[in-house]
Amino acid sequence: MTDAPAITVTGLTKRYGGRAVVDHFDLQVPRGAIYGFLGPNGSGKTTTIRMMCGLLTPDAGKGSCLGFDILTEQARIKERVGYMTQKFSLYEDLTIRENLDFIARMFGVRDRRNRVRAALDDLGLADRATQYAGTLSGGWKQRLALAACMIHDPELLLLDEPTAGVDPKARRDFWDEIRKLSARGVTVLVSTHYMDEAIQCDFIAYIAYGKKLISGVAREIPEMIGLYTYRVTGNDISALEARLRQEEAVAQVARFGAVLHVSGTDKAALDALAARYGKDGSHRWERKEAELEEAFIYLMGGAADNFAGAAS
Ligand SMILES: Nc1ncnc2c1ncn2[C@@H]1O[C@H](COP(=O)(O)OP(=O)(O)OP(=O)(O)O)[C@@H](O)[C@H]1O
Repeated sequence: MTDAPAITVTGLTKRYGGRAVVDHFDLQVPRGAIYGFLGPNGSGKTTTIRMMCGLLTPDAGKGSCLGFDILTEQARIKERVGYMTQKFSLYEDLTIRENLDFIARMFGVRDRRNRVRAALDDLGLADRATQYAGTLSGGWKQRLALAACMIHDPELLLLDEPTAGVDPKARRDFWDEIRKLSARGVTVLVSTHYMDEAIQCDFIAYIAYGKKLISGVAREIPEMIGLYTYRVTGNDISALEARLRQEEAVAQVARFGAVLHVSGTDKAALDALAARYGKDGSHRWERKEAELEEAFIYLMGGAADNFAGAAS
């Protein structure tokens, strides 16, 4: 990542039918960063991302993307953006190579033949170049979609829930590719509901009801929320889980197999609870650092009001 931000926006606002679906949104995205946009359905993630990249004109606000004004230089930005939507939108009755060649033509890519060959090699698609896109598995289709949106060598990549419906191995492989692109300086904006996508991001912005509630370095988000966590193991964990959910000091209980991660925002109250529950020795209570996983579940659980003051 370099010092000059890839994107800086302030006060971005969009209204539909008199309702602000994005309300005074500010953000800076470092170049080469993977920036995740999280939030409930309809919270305004896609609308925000599209405005940040000059794909949609805001009703208010301003900003720059890749050095261009998002209000007056949208065409210049668009040339430099690759957009991977959730829906596979390539031609199923063309081969992988034909699809890439077609997209390269559309973008007027110079030295098209070599560029297509490089794209096939980069994403491990060369062996399947003559296979029809319609016969590919979900993971390979997604790889092809990524190759297609990178064919014109964009500086900015937009991903809309990129690994929805793809198996875990393919998801990991996909994220390896995204990391490589980021290391090469490509900035990546990802809109997602999925924890395993969120934890791949360097930075996170959480949006609800059109407002940004929190944003920052992903690993610092738990601390920004002020989340404290205990790891609990022992007998009859299901019964304990049910009891803990009734406790006021407990904001969240997340179960990972036979282990509970018990989190709260009031450290003293949670410590007291842990001491009380740990006294009879039937469960082991250990303090653990709250991780993005807990924070993500907490955020998605709609516990927004408790940390609204921490928004940056
Ligand atoms: N062109 C449009 N006309 C009218 N309303 C729209 C339009 N685009 C989006 N909206 C509304 O704006 C709100 C925000 O939508 P947006 O797609 O940005 O949310 P999102 O967080 O990306 O949702 P999801 O996670 O479901 O994709 C929603 O209520 C949506 O219905």
